[in-house]
Amino acid sequence: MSIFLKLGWYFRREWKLYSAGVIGLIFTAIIGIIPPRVIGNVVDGINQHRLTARSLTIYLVIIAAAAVGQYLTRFLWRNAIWGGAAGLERTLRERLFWHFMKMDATFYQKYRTGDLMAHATNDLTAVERVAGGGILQFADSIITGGTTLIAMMMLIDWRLTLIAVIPFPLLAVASRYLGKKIHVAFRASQAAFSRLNNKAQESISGIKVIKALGQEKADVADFNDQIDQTIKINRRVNVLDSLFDPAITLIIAVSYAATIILGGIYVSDGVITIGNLVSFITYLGMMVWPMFAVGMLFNTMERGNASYDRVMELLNQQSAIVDSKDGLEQRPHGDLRYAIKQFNYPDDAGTSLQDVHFELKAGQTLGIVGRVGAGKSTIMKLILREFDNYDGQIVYGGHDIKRYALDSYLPAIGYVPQDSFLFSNTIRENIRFADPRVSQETVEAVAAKSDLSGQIATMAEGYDTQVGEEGISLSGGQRQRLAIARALLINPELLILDDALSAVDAETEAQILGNLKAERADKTTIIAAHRLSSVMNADEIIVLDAGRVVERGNHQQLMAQHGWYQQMFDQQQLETKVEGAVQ
Ligand SMILES: Nc1ncnc2c1ncn2[C@@H]1O[C@H](COP(=O)(O)OP(=O)(O)OP(=O)(O)O)[C@@H](O)[C@H]1O
Repeated sequence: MSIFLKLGWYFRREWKLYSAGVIGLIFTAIIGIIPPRVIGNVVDGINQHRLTARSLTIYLVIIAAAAVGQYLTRFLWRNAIWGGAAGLERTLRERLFWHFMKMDATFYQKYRTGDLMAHATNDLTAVERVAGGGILQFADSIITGGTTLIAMMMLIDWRLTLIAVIPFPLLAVASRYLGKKIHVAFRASQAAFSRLNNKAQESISGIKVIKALGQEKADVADFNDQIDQTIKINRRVNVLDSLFDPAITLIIAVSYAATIILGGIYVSDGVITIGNLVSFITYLGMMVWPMFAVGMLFNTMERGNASYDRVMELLNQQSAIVDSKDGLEQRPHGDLRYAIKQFNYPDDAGTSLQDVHFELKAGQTLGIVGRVGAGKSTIMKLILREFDNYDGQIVYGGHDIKRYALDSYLPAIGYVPQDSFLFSNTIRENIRFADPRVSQETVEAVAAKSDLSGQIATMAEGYDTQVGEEGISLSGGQRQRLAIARALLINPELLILDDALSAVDAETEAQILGNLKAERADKTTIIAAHRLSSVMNADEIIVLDAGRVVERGNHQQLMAQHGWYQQMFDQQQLETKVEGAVQ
């Protein structure tokens, strides 16, 4: 029953809908009492040779009217209860999706995509069943079952009713015992489904890597293993499910036997008529469905309960990034002062950034270089407010970045990672993703700045070319340029290129950087790169090693320091010359 309490907030909110549903069910049950009673009267009429054509017509009209009445009341409750269930599913889905949107990077590190998808599909469906089928089973077992029992007692004989219901408490015992077991088993089964979903999602996303490394067989074996485990766990739920129905059939069979024995004695003793016994047996038949409903109710409730707890566990996860209610609702603009004493990733003992300081005037460009894993992207992640748990301060436009409302702060930043995600849509819609209302001219202007126009012109469908999962595959360099165009569309105060030019050739890179310099005179840019030519024109360049700044200055100053930067620059220049000579 606890799931009904847990969903109390929803039933209270939708009380009108559910009241209409319950009223519909009550009337359906009351009308349902009429036909068996009428049939009993007909049997008695035949038995006692007093059935006339007129009375038979009246009986038939009553039965037909009852059928029409039940049609209407059934429509009423079905519409109300299924509508309520769909509303709950919608409410929870919206809440969950919005929650996903608000969650921070740590959450996405902890929960895998397949797992989150399983929560958003299977678990929500199980909860929705409580508000639909569950409510119906609950109301049906009580209303239809209760009304029929009352009819049996009042209209036929209370002693016969008592004998018929003696085996019923066994059902409650069985339901309680099996219900608990189903709760545990179903939770395990949903967790197994999450793992399977995750495995499928990872394998499909990583199919190129799997094939390139010839791991198809190993991956299929791994997948089969997961299927076997999931089926094994699901079989336990099925076994528990299967124990319910035969138990109900057994209980009903005992009831029938007791009724026929005692009912037969009562008829021969003249306590009740044969018509009464026929009505009673028809009523007993009407108890079969409410009894099954009780069994199904426990099942639905335990499944819904297990799934609701899983969904709530997700919804109760708090994002470490707090969007202050009275946050500054203004676009940051001006100088950027970055002063981080220390930063560690959550659940990671190692220090990722240590004493990283820099100051950028509006319109300046910072270059960040260093070995793989030196901490370049980590610097950007803190500016992007993916993590707030650092020792230090980042001030942008005179305010600590934590003071800004996220909705005002983040849209001022254009972030382009090395590998951007493209949506299954046209090139045009991917470029104007941040603002689908902008004109074709604006889209073309940013495509020109990111040196993508020429490439689009060669495509048969131009800006209408579909990309992403349902369209063509763009090359790494084209993807990067599209992502830069997408970021430029919002004319960001701060543009962050995180190794975002790694897949374009040096000439295109120079062209794009030249465009950016010309177009973004008063806007700030941060470029992290492995190719030092990307940053050589920056106002300041910092060289990172193991999360610390080990060299800093502009290109000339760094070359004069004869450190890592100078060695790396000379090496890369030599490589470029050799490549040029080979070509
Ligand atoms: N989410 C994370 N959780 C824990 N550690 C992380 C996380 N992301 C990065 N790290 C670690 O932080 C360090 C710096 O990583 P970062 O991605 O900032 O390096 P990078 O200089 O950008 O590397 P690359 O040149 O390969 O892009 C690495 O040791 C990395 O393993």
